[in-house]
Amino acid sequence: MTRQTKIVSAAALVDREGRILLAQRPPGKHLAGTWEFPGGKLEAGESPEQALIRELAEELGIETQESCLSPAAFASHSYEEFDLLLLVYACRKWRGTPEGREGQALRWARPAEMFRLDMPPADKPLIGLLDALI
Ligand SMILES: Nc1nc2c([nH]c(=O)n2[C@H]2C[C@H](O)[C@@H](COP(=O)(O)OP(=O)(O)OP(=O)(O)O)O2)c(=O)[nH]1
Repeated sequence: MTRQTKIVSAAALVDREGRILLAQRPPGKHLAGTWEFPGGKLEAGESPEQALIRELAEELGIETQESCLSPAAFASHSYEEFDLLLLVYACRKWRGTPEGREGQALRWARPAEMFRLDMPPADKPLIGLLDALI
């Protein structure tokens, strides 16, 4: 069977203090308990930006738009079950206050703190790049 590549867009939401929002993956899901950048898989026919705007509304209840998403970094990682291509956009402008609409815990973290957090293996190489973003 050919391996599946999942394309996932995710946001580094940056606040005025230069912290980035992380969401904790819920129990029972792949990589449960790890702290990730909010986002999710592209659905059929969606661009990465459209998928991210939809996911941010569903998961966090915030509104943003394409002009507020800057391509920032990508990560490529082979998990046991699939290959992941993670597209990370920086976003500094949104409407609303992020809340865990799907019961997920949220926290704001500086890149230096992220080295100590349990993040998905795909995200580890991104942490060092984030300093340049904020
Ligand atoms: N949103 C997000 N996903 C990440 C990150 N790092 C990382 O390895 N992933 C993985 C976890 C998941 O396997 C996949 C994201 O898929 P998803 O959020 O749409 O789907 P899911 O597994 O939570 O749930 P499901 O809809 O498949 O049930 O990407 C990250 O920083 N942010």
